[in-house]
Amino acid sequence: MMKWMDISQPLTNGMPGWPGDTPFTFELSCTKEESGSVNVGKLTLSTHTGTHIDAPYHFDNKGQRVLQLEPDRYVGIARVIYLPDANAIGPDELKGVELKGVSRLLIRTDTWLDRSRFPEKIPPLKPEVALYLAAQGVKLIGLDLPSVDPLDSKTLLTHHALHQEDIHILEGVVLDQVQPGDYELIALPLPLVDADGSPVRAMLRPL
Ligand SMILES: Nc1ccccc1C(=O)C[C@H](N)C(=O)O
Ligand SMILES: [Zn+2]
Ligand SMILES: [Zn+2]
Repeated sequence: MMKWMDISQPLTNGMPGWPGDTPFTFELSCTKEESGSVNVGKLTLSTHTGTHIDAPYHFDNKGQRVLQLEPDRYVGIARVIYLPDANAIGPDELKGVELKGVSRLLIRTDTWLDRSRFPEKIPPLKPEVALYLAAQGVKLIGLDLPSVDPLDSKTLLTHHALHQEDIHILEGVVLDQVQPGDYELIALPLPLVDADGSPVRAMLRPL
């Protein structure tokens, strides 16, 4: 049996987050010495910390919240493809890639390799890619980047275009060690009732 590979960013104090958003912290609110029995941790974090999914509510007030998302979308067969040289990823950049029947697609760009810092520039997905991916049957798109849109985007055109085509978003996966190919994916959100996004533990196992 092949081993599961962790493609999640480790969650640790000082890790980079979206500029201006709540930084990740873990500390003990109560130590074993204080309680006489146990250490108890306390987390502060943004819903977009590290490897995470966006619920449609993130960019659409009428959109689904995290607990309303179907778990099946985040578990199952996924294809990893490698696109290292694109300035932006659209249908043209995907022309040479076989995507027929792919419902979960992970794109390794290798453009965010120093994960101790938030990137200054990323290759965004072009909004036109949404229709193209939907035509191939894609239901989940994942990237090794903190956003599918340009980092300074206010309109989030690609987030909206993907939502329009019923394609959900997984951001910040770590694919540097992952060869292109087909895998089993697990990237389940936490059961957050009202949230707009959730960190996930994303894992891949070669088929
Ligand atoms: N955390 C934020 C705080 C403020 C403004 C944007 C973000 C984002 O996370 C946007 C990004 N496009 C995202 O979907 O993850
Ligand atoms: Zn996000
Ligand atoms: Zn996003």
